Amino acid sequence: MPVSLHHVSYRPQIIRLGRLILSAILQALSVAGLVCGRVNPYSLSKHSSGCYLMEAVLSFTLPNFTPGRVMAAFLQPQPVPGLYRHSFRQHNLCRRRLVRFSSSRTLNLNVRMLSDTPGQQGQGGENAQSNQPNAYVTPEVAQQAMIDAIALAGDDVQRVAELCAIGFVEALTQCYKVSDAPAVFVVCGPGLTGLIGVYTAIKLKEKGYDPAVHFSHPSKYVDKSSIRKKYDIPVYEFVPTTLEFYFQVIVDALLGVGFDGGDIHAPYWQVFEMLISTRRPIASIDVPSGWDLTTGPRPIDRTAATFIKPELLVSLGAPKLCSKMFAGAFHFVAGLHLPQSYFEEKGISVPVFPGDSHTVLLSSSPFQFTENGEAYGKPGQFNATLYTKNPRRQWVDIDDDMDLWDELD
Ligand SMILES: NC(=O)C1=CN([C@@H]2O[C@H](COP(=O)(O)OP(=O)(O)OC[C@H]3O[C@@H](n4cnc5c(N)ncnc54)[C@H](O)[C@@H]3O)[C@@H](O)[C@H]2O)[C@H](O)CC1
Repeated sequence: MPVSLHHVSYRPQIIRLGRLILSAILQALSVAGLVCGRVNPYSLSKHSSGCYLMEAVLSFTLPNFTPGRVMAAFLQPQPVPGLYRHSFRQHNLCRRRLVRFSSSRTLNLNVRMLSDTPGQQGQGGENAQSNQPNAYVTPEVAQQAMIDAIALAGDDVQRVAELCAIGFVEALTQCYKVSDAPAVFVVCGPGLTGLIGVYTAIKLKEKGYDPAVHFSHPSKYVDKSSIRKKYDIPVYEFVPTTLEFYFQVIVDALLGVGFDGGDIHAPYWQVFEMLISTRRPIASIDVPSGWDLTTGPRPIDRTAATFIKPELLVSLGAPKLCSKMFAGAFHFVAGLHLPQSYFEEKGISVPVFPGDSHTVLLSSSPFQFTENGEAYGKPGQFNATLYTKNPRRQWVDIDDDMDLWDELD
């Protein structure tokens, strides 16, 4: 594609900006005592999306790492071309590993950055980059789609839940590698979403993860003893106080399109409170629990910040209207296993999954460092996601904490 004069005139600015950003990253890492290094020459090319693709090599001398772990950092699959706009994900993955490495070596880190061409919007929230301009569905359409998917599967609710879980797990495993985040706590609700959560745990177990499921209330779909016996997956009926020590990711499979939009009922208070306040990343199935399907977090919850802020959202079939409010890191769509024409006939364009995939990345947001961790989304957005690598640590008086005794038992 020929590069227009208009773009050429901005190249030096982009180069300067890129160098500045890379140097700032390096400086931040050096200050943090993680690395010392330098920015090597880089190349700049025009990407098919119209953005500039900058490639650079950062040479790091790491205080601690093992070559095996560094290799693992580089073996991440590339995100979908053209949607990979936040650019620092690879770097982010590596950065997350740095603290664990344990001997002194040099690491060359390839950083790929897509810089916006002048005048383009950023990402996140309502401005999230999306390859589907007309992809949001109303609650009515979403509920009908679920009914139709179940009918198409011969009224086999279990089969539909399993198929949905396949797509969800495909998305989750792209974002949280088993080497990084093996222990996954799956919070299951009373309905179909909870059942998808159970199949998620089963599929994760098959992939080498170490999942556990939680039920605040019995589910009509699920035989808890078979989850334990057949699949060797622990089932919790309480929220462990030590959750953040033992689990790296939390799956929110509590409420989906069947949520009535009101206050959360009593049996789910404790787990809902945990989902609101946890510093572990949350991956929501279809709809972040407690979000109004159309408007997202209720005004009262926005004011009090009592709403779930997932880092990963996987919409089933098509994104619901409320997902316009999503400002987490990754938004995927996974298959509801309806014919391609299903949504198109309703005037809704849905993505085509590449190859044999059951999911596709719709949008992703840049992250920035904050003193607490990493905030996703644009500054000033009301629901930027917070992800903190280190869980909060607190002393627990075991005499006062019966849950802890339960766990020790
Ligand atoms: N579940 C079925 O047997 C069928 C569902 N069909 C369609 O699928 C959607 C979704 O089903 P549902 O099981 O309702 O989905 P959820 O996972 O979202 O379950 C919600 C679950 O939570 C309860 N609930 C609702 N509001 C609250 C609240 N404020 N606090 C706590 N709990 C809440 C609700 O009672 C559910 O149990 C559904 O819309 C149907 O379109 C098909 O019809 C086939 C059968």
